[in-house]
Amino acid sequence: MSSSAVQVQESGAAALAAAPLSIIAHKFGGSSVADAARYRHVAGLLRARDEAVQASVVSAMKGVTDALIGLAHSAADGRDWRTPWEALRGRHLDTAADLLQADAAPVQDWLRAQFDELAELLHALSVLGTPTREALERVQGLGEVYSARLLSAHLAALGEDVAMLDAREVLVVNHGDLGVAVDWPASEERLARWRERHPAPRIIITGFVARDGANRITTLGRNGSDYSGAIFAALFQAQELHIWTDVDGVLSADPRLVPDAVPLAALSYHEACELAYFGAKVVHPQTMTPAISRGLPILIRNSFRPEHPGTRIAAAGDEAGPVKGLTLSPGLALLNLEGAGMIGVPGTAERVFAALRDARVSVVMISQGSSEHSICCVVREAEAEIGRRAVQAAFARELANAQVQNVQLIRDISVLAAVGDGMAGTPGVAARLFGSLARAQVNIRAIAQGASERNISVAVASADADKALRAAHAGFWLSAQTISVGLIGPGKVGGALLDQLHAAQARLKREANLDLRLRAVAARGQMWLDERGDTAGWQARLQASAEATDLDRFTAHLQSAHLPHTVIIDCSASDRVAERYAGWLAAGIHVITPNKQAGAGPLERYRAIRQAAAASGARFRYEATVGAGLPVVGTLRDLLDTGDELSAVEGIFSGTLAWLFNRYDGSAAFSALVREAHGLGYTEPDPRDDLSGTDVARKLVILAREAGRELSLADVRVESLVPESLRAAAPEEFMQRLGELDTAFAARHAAAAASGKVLRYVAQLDRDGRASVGLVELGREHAFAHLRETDNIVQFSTRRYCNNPLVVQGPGAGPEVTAAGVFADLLRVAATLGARI
Ligand SMILES: NC(=O)C1=CN([C@@H]2O[C@H](COP(=O)(O)OP(=O)(O)OC[C@H]3O[C@@H](n4cnc5c(N)ncnc54)[C@H](O)[C@@H]3O)[C@@H](O)[C@H]2O)C=CC1
Ligand SMILES: N[C@@H](CC=O)C(=O)O
Repeated sequence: MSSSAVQVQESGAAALAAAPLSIIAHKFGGSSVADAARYRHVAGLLRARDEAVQASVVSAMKGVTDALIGLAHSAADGRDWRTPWEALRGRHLDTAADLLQADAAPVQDWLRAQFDELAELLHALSVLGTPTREALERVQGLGEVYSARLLSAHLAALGEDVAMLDAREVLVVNHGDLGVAVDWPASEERLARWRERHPAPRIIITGFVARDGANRITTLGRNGSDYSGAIFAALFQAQELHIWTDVDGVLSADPRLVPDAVPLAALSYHEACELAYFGAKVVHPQTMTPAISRGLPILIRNSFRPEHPGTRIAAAGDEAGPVKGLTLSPGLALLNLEGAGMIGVPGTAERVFAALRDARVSVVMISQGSSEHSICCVVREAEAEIGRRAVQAAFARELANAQVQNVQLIRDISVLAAVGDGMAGTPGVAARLFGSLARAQVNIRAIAQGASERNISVAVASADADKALRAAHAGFWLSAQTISVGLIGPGKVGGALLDQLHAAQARLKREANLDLRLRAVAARGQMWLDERGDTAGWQARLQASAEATDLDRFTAHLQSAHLPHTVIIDCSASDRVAERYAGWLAAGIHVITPNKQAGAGPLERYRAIRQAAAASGARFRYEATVGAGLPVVGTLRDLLDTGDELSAVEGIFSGTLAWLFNRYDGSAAFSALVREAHGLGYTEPDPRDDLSGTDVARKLVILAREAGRELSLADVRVESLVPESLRAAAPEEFMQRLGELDTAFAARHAAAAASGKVLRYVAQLDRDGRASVGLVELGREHAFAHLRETDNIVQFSTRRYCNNPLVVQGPGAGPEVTAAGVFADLLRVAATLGARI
């Protein structure tokens, strides 16, 4: 039902007499009339609408215009035109037969006559040897004539009162420097006369074609059918123009580059023009001029989903977001003129652009800083060399006497444009665009924004263009912030993390605008690389993978999809993996880990990691390295960041050792408890890392370094609980010979119990910087004696917390809690990248 019909229903019978006549114009492109089935579909769509006057402009069948242009060139070049002519004729005759069935004969006869005329023209061209402009104009618009005849004949066969309007009889245009201009008075007069003879309510009109002032057949140029749609909408004084295509309206970005691009409900004419100019396949700006001058709304609709409202383009858009859409124009180059001699000299810009104009080089974007030391513009790559030579010639004298240093040409440039009326007067839009690009490691080569503030354009290297578009699209919350995630070490912690990710993925996308894509998992032996990013069934998919782990390929895959952000989560305990952190961070990849090898490893490497992160802006997060899911590193960071100073740290830093000494009462073997802790996932992959005190010492080093102290493992006095005889054994052998620990532990426990004490493994960094970890006997009243299960306790003594330390306490080991700590780090990183967390 038409919009005016809806109005009639809403305002009741009394308004019926006053309801305006509903006149709606439609335009169908080539894909909407590709074959008989599509013509039937279009006819059904038109018949379902009850408009009083329905003026429908049609394009040629898909591919026909190009085929006709090809025929003209083949004929003029002396090549075979008969074979493709026959194919084109056959296609139209077959479509007529299929579409019109028993009613096909008259239309087929008409088509045969049309194609005979065309053959005569082509023959003449083959004799002349050049496709004159007039002949080309005549030939290339024939597809619309055939198409309009097919559709109108089909509607007539269905019993509709329909007339076909050949625009060559009505529309008069003139070609000028700024394109095709309509002779409105002449066209209006011709249409009025035509309507007297053809008062039918449905009119099928040929797009693209017209007559010029000298009464010659002509066309409206590329995108001419859309322009015809707007012209005839104006000539028929339609209330709306519906342009039917194969998408749900104008999208916020090219869906081939941004699969999450969203259809836009409304655009202003200005927004549509800006988006169209910068490459969005919307409507050509020229198309809109008749609509803009008459305030005529244009609706972009999907002929495959007519129930979808599409995008409404009118004088005013809607209030949604400051940025409506983003476009990307590839195939450009930057032309940069630089020199001290230009400063304060009037007319330099005029000379640059005059030179480009004379060389017929079109300028896409202009930028000049207020220093006037350089002026740059973006031109099409194909015209770039001509442009450079033209500017060089124009400034030959200044180049010779070094007043101008250089005319630089930078190739492989794309322009990303953010468009929206709401940008005007809204602070922070540019900051958000630039911030999104910076976080995605995209360098901006040049920037332009006009005083209308409706468009911010940035020139970037084409290699970064897709990534830049996606980052900016997500940055303006037009789509979810997408992060390419890779996980190394899907063991107990890594496995628990993947399960947690799986459970949260949909919620995070919905509520936090965050799309976490698990695109790679690497175990020790094999890895699995994926495009979809779905966590479901990760275990089976990893097991089924025949690909041997190769961290170079793993990294390249994570970065290859032009997703703006990459995070690697290392859940191994591997030193060799930690070796790679600095390289990853330098490449802008964020690193999150519960692995203590980097934080407590060689100082040089630690410094390199921190420097790489500082230089690239990529995040390095390792909260779970100390206290698993407890906020230990973060608490210390907050103290330091707010100006506090660390004096000392003391505590129980091992969940495994806490659990062992909380449980051990001499009644069962100590080795049995160690096996149980291993099974519960509390221990390190090799439990000797816990029993030797190394794990605790590593945590102490991590905290000391966080506080700015250059501590190394070698500086920590460590009491190992692993007897000398078991230190060199292979891990499996160690587990088999665990019973050898039992006697010594039974004796130590008995001695402590005899003096009313308990055993606890305590870490200490004292006020003088001395670091030690070891087993101590504590009175039963001591705070460390009352911990439960795997509880860690960390006491920070600081300048502010000097008499009574700040205490963090709670479970400090186990896959679930540790994975949650890693996950929280991931979300913190995502928040800095623009997720709404
Ligand atoms: N389990 C816990 O409660 C806590 C563990 N952590 C840390 O979490 C990390 C993982 O611990 P778990 O999951 O318990 O150990 P795990 O032994 O269950 O898992 C480690 C995984 O890493 C894999 N791996 C080892 N080297 C690798 C390499 N070069 N490339 C790819 N994969 C490799 C192993 O095959 C295994 O799947 C360790 O660094 C540990 O110190 C930190 C806090 C608490
Ligand atoms: N094995 C470690 C795990 C956490 O770092 C511990 O027991 O604390």
